[in-house]
Amino acid sequence: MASSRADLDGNSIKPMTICMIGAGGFIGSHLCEKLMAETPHKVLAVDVYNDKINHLLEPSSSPWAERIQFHRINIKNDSRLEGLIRMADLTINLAAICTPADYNTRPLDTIYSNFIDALPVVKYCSENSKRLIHFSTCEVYGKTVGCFLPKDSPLRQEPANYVLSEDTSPCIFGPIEKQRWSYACAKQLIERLIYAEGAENGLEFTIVRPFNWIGPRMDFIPGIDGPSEGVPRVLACFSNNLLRGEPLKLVDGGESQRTFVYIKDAIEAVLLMIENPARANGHIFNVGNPNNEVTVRQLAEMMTQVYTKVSGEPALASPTIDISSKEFYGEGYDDSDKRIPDMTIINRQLGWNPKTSLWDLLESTLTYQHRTYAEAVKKSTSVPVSS
Ligand SMILES: NC(=O)c1ccc[n+]([C@@H]2O[C@H](COP(=O)([O-])OP(=O)(O)OC[C@H]3O[C@@H](n4cnc5c(N)ncnc54)[C@H](O)[C@@H]3O)[C@@H](O)[C@H]2O)c1
Ligand SMILES: O=c1ccn([C@@H]2O[C@H](COP(=O)(O)OP(=O)(O)O[C@H]3OC[C@@H](O)[C@H](O)[C@H]3O)[C@@H](O)[C@H]2O)c(=O)[nH]1
Repeated sequence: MASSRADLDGNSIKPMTICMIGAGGFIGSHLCEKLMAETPHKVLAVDVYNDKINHLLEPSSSPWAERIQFHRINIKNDSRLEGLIRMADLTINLAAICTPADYNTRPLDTIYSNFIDALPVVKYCSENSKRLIHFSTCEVYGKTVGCFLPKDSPLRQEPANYVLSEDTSPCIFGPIEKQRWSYACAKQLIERLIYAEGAENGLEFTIVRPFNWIGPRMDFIPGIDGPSEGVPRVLACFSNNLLRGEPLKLVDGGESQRTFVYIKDAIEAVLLMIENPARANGHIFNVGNPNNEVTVRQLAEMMTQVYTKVSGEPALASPTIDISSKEFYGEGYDDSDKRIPDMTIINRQLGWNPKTSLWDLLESTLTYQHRTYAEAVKKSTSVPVSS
């Protein structure tokens, strides 16, 4: 299939085998879908779960049955990992604990998952001269320089004080007791290690810094396909509130700003990295949508409007409620104030630009959430009638 496709320099793309670690997660499931539907590449899909890619694994009569293989492996302790990396041309590492509710409450698991568990992957790629695409995060930038300036300072308006650039922005984290930064710090150290493997041992690598990719299959709805007490990322938290007809909870007033990019746009960028190694190797790429910036409060308001449209359910009279970060996340939470990605490098190297507006991506995502979960939520909340 599609074997006559060409890369950005006009060379034909040879089919490759990709070892994808964390393939059963949100991003992995979309990347597997894209690779199966539009490319001739093979995927060795490694994860502890496969619910989000089951539709690709079954039935065995599907057109791509020969091109995707699931390996239920915990990379913490499985000697089969090196063999899979050796069989592949390229390894993509997505495996991580990456939900903020875990960073301050399970800091050890967070650091082990994002740093220690990634070490063997880097080592096997380096020792076997295999290319690596590693998923880092926009959180490595931490806070912006601008947030330390007085609220009325004109310097806050200077892009250098808030736009996050791969080659020039500093990484600014809070103190150690703010354990929120355990994740960002572990991701930063693994980036530095990969970069050093490139510099000293010639590892061919690409580092991806996703800026709040969102869309269908992100995380879980508590009490439906995840633990009732679990706290997923904001898209799933707000979806859960909307499905249950509860007010959306704004942490510390919902003043933090984020830029959201549609998962399907972002996956296009990853495919360009996969198929254009000469342009992607040795680079760190921001992948986000600078045009989709909102405060969390604005996100809550827009999601409420969109959900009313797609579900036909009326909005609540008071659709949001404020909550302190201590009450919501516990001790040691802290936040990134603002996240605008500089798009210069990805634009220059891969010619990639995001396309989907925030309204449009929320419309397709909330249509999916409503279709997938509304019935189950209704059943779970209906009180049984006693005879
Ligand atoms: N979604 C985003 O917006 C975003 C933003 C920044 C960074 N990232 C990074 O992208 C990557 C993927 O994120 P996602 O949103 O798909 O998260 P996800 O939690 O949906 O996916 C991660 C997957 O890794 C698997 N995994 C974790 N530990 C494992 C282990 N020891 N062995 C095998 N599998 C393991 C999990 O089971 C899960 O399926 C992560 O590294 C994350 O830090 C994502
Ligand atoms: O119910 C909620 C959930 C979250 N929030 C707020 O919404 C904002 C976004 O929260 P998310 O859960 O999406 O997580 P963050 O954007 O802070 O971090 C994410 O960014 C990049 C990735 O590495 C990770 O996926 C994650 O760390 C935060 O300010 C958070 O405090 C709410 O106000 N209410």
